[in-house]
Amino acid sequence: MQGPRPVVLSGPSGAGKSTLLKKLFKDYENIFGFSVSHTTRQPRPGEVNGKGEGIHRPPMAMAGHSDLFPLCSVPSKAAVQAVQAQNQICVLDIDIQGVKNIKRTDLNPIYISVQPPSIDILEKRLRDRKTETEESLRKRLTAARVDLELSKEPGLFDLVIINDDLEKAYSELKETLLEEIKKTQESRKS
Ligand SMILES: Nc1ncnc2c1ncn2[C@@H]1O[C@H](COP(=O)(O)OP(=O)(O)OP(=O)(O)O)[C@@H](O)[C@H]1O
Repeated sequence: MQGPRPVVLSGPSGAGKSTLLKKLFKDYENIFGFSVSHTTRQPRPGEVNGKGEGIHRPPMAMAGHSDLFPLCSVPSKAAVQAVQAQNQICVLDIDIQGVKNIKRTDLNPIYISVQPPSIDILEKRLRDRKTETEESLRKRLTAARVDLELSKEPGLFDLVIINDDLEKAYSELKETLLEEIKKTQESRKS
């Protein structure tokens, strides 16, 4: 396997994945890459436009909203490897079904689940984000309950981050990725 280990970031809509990634990308410019598969636009510089074969998630989950990831990234293995070949840590923002699909590959990512402190807090954050209708909110909360339940499976994730205090959650994320980040930085020097 060539290049840095990919990172899987999973968790209910509104748990704070985009918020955490935004901070990470700001602190470590150019270290991370995306593998975009289902796209309605041209890839941005640095993005790899994958074919989307092999690793899929159910259509409902694809309705995920995100400002940072307007398009879901459910890449093919080849697309992930293309990011690795650029010596970037490939970030996969996928739901739990996607996690299970990735587990069947030999991509060997670091699996991280981002979770809200409670469903009530999740609801408040989604309401405050002002991106949801009552119906989409209800769907997301139902999906979140299922997601949180399935996430309890032992060994599914290397790290579960409870995103209560954002700075604390971010430190946990950073700490877990630091070794891979350092390796990537070092390998670029040589
Ligand atoms: N620790 C936190 N404390 C308070 N608010 C937070 C925290 N983390 C994130 N938020 C807010 O919660 C909302 C949801 O976060 P975010 O959009 O990052 O979630 P997400 O997991 O990326 O969701 P989606 O999968 O729908 O894109 C945002 O408005 C964000 O500013």
